[in-house]
Amino acid sequence: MLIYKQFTFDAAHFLPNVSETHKCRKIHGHTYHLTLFFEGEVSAEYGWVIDFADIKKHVNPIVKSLDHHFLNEIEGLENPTSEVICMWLWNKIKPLIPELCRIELKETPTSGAVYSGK
Ligand SMILES: Nc1nc2c(c(=O)[nH]1)N=C([C@H](O)[C@H](O)COP(=O)(O)OP(=O)(O)OP(=O)(O)O)CN2
Ligand SMILES: [Zn+2]
Repeated sequence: MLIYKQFTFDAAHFLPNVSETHKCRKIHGHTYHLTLFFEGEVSAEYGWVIDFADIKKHVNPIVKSLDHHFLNEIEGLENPTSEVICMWLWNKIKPLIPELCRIELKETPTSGAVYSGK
C-alpha cells in the first residue's frame, strides 16, 4: 500500500550557478508543495501503513527548518534547485521513516522534481 502526506513551505532562493542573465540568478521566493509517499503493509491491528501523525512528528521540524528561510544559507542547499532540495529532504527523512519511497516537490504550479532515492 502506498500512502502520502503533503506539506507546504515558503522560502527564498537563487541559483548561483546559472548565468548572470538567467532570471533565477536573482533572489526570489516560492511556495513549495511537498508530497511524501510511504510504502508498506497495512497493519491488521491499526488498518494503516504509518500513522499520519507519526509522519508529521518527524517531518514538521524538517519543513520548519526550511519555512520562511533563505535556502542558500542552509548547509547542503547552497545550490537549491528542486532536484537538490528533494535529495536533501530524502537524506533527512529516510533515516527517520524507512518506508519513505518517493518525494515530489513542486516549486511552481508547473515545475518540480520527483525523487525515489535515485
Ligand atoms: N531543472 C530545474 N530547472 C530550474 C529550476 C530547478 O529547480 N530545476 N529552478 C528554476 C527557478 O527556481 C525558477 O523559479 C522556476 O523556473 P520556471 O519553471 O521557469 O518558473 P516560472 O514561474 O517561469 O514557470 P512558468 O510556469 O513556465 O511561467 C529554474 N529552472
Ligand atoms: Zn526559483
